Amino acid sequence: MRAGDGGGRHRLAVRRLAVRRRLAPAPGGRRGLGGRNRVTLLSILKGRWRRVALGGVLNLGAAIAGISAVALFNHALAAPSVHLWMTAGAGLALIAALFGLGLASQSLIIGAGHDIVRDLRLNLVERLMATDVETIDRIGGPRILATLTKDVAAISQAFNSLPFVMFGGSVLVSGYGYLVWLSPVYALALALVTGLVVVVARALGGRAKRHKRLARMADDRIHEAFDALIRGRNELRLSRARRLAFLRDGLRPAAAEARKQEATADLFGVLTANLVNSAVLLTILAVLILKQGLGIGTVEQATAATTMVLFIRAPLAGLIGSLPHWIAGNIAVQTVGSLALAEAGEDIAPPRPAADWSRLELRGLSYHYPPRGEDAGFAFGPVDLTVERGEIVFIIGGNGSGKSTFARLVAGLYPPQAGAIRFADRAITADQTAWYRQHVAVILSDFHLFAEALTAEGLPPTLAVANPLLRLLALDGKVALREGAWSTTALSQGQRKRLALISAILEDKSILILDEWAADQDPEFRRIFYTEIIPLLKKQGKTIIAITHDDHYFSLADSLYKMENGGLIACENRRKAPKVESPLLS
Ligand SMILES: Nc1ncnc2c1ncn2[C@@H]1O[C@H](COP(=O)(O)OP(=O)(O)OP(=O)(O)O)[C@@H](O)[C@H]1O
Repeated sequence: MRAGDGGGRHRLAVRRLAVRRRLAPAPGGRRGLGGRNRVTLLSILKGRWRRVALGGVLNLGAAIAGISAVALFNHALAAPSVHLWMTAGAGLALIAALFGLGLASQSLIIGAGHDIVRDLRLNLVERLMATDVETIDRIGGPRILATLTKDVAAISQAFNSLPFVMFGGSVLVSGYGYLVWLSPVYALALALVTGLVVVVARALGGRAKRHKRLARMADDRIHEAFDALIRGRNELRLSRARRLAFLRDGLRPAAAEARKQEATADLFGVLTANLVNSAVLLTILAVLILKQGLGIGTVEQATAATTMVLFIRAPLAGLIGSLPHWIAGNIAVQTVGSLALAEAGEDIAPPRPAADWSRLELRGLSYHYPPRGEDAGFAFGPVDLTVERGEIVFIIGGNGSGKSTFARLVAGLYPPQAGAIRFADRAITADQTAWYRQHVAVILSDFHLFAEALTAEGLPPTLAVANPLLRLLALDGKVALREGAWSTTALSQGQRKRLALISAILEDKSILILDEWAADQDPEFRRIFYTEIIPLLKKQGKTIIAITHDDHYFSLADSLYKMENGGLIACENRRKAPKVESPLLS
């Protein structure tokens, strides 16, 4: 029965929710990304610092070999008395070192990058599986899919560009070293031009980042449209007006926005790349002015500096060309962080103890959906309910009265914002929910049918167990168990629900929650369900909480409750139970 002052407790629940929101960590705070514990591509790299550091050292070796080769050739050209064959031998050795060390370092760094992306993919999936259903529902499928595809691809691309970034950096550093040795004044000229390029590139990079972020937001809208495209395929096929509206109001504006923002961001990237090309020539011009105008340095030094700057150009362009990938990768990392998923590694199932419980109690259970615009959000509860072990409870109620919300709360899928579940004489606190869920099977209206059949132990069931269930649910001849998986899940909605019920029974949990399970069954099978299957499950000791509209069978329930505007009211079950005479029960 609904507890006393529902309005007062409800207000309390809403206040608690508001406080919880204020205290909630900023996106990415405790759970990883953004905020103070900002995770960037570089901080991810730190996790593999040994390999990356070794790659960096080899890279620097390759760069030094390259610069040394250029210096050697410069020197040989300026001093014809040098022994040609010795110079050629040393030059070949340096080229071989450039090639070998470059290859070794790049394969190390590329390997580390791919490992990171593989781990990131698995980690994301593990985190999604560890995250509350409530959070997943709030984020929504399209945003999650966008992260699993777009963000992971962006991070992957950023790490793929890492060898270019590192080689560019190494060549730049060793090039400076050579120029400082050759002529500190020329090195200063290069440093000034590089400094200018860095300042301008940073400013352009900041602008590019802003536009990349806006483009990423448009990507979420595009994925929402993709989701509607697949889910609404029937409606779209049947209505030209809907197709036109879908393109006009949904996909086209989002695609146009993404195109605009991406193009602007890329423009800044191209600007930066061109700036580098011009800066290289600018440095050579500076060397020319220093030599011819101010008489600083010799012709050999000026020529060597020019050759060096030209040698640096290509790796530097590679480095600058990687900047857009690096920016997009960092935005992707931050987007993943903003989802505030739970940390992975908490999915260690506590062993399911012997099911020695006698009572399931709900005490003041309350939940409030977040307000959206004008809608204050639906308030469920506070609800009190006691269910004895083996009891059959029917819940009735109008559309939108809160029945499915009730099912999600009792199943432990949504955390109550006030009140608690008591089960097996203990209050189910947040850290006990995983244990509690091991006792509950639920079939909701948006259930998913996995092809793999699993028993309570997580093993494939034997045919001796599966076949009688297929017969009981009248699926024999339609579905078979083959190598631990159902031969097909391409079934009618009613048949899919029957197979989902078999899967739930195989899990052998003591509480079974069914959300309008019988609604898709034909009248004959509905009769079988209420008069044979439910009594059979009760005989096996299952507790059944069924949401139903089948008033013809209400009398089969041990207790009947009505959900009304988020509250639960006990109903008198006056009807005489139809006699159950099932051969299954004998
Ligand atoms: N994901 C959600 N976000 C916000 N509000 C929601 C969400 N799901 C349901 N609601 C709100 O909660 C109310 C109760 O929904 P619920 O699905 O529990 O009703 P129900 O009794 O199962 O309805 P039906 O018989 O139509 O399935 C609805 O009126 C709806 O406004």
